[in-house]
Amino acid sequence: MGFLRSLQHNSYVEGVLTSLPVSLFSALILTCIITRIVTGMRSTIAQNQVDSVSKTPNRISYWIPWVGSALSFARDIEGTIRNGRDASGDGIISYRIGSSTYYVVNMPSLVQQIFAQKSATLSKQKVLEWFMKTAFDDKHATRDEHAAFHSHHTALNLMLKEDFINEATNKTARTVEREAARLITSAPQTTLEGKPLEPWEEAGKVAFNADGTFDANFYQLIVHYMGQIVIDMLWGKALIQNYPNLQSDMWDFDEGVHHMLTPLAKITVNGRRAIACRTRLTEAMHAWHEAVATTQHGEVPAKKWGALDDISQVMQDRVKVWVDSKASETLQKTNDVSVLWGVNVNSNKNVFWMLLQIYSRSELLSDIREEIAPYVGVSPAGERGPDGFPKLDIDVDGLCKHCPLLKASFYETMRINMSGLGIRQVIKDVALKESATDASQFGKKRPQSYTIPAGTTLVLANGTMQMDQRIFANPEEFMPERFIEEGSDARPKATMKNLHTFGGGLYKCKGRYFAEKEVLIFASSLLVMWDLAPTQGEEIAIPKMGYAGASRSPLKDIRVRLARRYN
Ligand code: HEM
Repeated sequence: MGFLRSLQHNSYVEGVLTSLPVSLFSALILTCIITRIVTGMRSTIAQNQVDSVSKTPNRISYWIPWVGSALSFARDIEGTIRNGRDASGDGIISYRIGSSTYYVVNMPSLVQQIFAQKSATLSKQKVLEWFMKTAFDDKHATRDEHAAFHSHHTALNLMLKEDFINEATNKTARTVEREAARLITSAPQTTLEGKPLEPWEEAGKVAFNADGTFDANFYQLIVHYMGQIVIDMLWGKALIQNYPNLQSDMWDFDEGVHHMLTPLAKITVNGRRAIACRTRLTEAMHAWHEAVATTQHGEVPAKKWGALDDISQVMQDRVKVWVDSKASETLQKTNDVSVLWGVNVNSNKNVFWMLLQIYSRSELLSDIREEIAPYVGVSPAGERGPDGFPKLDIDVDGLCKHCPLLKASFYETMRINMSGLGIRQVIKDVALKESATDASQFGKKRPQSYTIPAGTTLVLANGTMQMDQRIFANPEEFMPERFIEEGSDARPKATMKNLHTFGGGLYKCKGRYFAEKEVLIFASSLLVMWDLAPTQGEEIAIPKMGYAGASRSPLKDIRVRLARRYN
């Protein structure tokens, strides 16, 4: 009683009792402390279940009720997951955000099991609908026009078929044979007054030096250069001809797409610019669709579209699908923009990072040049391309089958550069079990299993796993050899092992077979045709990477000096 009485006469306690704001504030602090203690105890209890066969995933403790871990996620999603993972050491941990529970997966064997589930158990549908609404402003068309969306999605399966892979690969290789030397188009020592720059040179702010070398912003140069070739190949040349700003809109949209996923999109400069770009992109993709549909209907589109006879089969088929399924304009144009973006955003950025990683290591550069020499080289017949530059000969089959170091460098680039989160809605309870190998690698007494309840969300922390010392030793180092092993014919072979940068399951990247060949074609031909050096200093400094989420862009572009190896 003496203690309570002394509290009553304490001036602070009196103040609390008499002042409403102070009372509320004190109540809040008290609630947070209690929440932290309770969630901390619960986390410790879960953590101590080291001997049990099945385990309740450790829910990472938090301070603010209901808000849960939302603020830490908003501040630094990768760092938050990394800290939770390290604190628990388990294959799965969980987070509370608002009224939802998120189960974050950190172990390779669990990832395999998740990819193997049917969509009736784990679904990406709702996430996709949210993404199409938030990033592409589809006004819920993906959700509401289920049948038409499904037809379009099925049409994309053509990308997995031999016909598409061969058509796309051959067209790309034949174009790159001519165009590798045209990454920068001036002939050496010529004055370029009056000669218009190519769009990719314009984007890369190419400057011509007196000694015949060129300075350029490498990121912009590479992504636009590849985009021109691949967009022309898939959608036909008339698309960019009629919408010359298509690529700058697409890359500016890409810079701002993160902002769109937050309420800040309409306020930030990047967000507002991305919204304007998105509007122009959807207009372009709708106009293109209308022109192609008109041709397919046997009529003649506006003259500016020309014959439209150079469009890939897969894009032709998608136009038919939109028309046959009576898709709304909004569904068609927003999904077409998403495909345009998806085709470019990962391959092109990976080639940029891969080239920088290789060029900045002289030993690796010469090893790769030696490895690819039998398959990519200047035309032995001395053929020349349109501007009189030497043409290349590319043997795609040999390049893809017999160049493990090049291929492993691509995988290693994706491991370091890509950081997407795979998100699945849990429709039915699902049981997942750690493998014995993973459990021992994570220092656990025994492999444990987890039951993830329906109504929650599973998150594959790809970026965090790719930088986990236990899964990839010395994760900060660029070590392509980690992906090379002995093949069945006793020759070295590159395999992706625990790298899942193409996703998995029903929604696994449909362009993956083409993408790998495409990246190897572009990277190898540029390595053969060009030397690269920094514009200042001795060494190429790899720029810092921007936002996490799929493939990252550099925080700041890098200016480099390019020199032709063949004239
Ligand atoms: C290095 C290059 C690439 C990487 C790393 C990559 C990665 C991905 C990833 C992670 C997804 C989502 C998968 C999921 O949700 O589980 C995806 C989807 C997709 N990608 Fe790629 N991609 C690349 C290049 C390409 C290319 C060149 C094309 C087309 C020519 C393409 C076409 C697609 C399509 C159509 C989808 C949607 C699949 C669906 O919704 O079912 N990708 N890609």
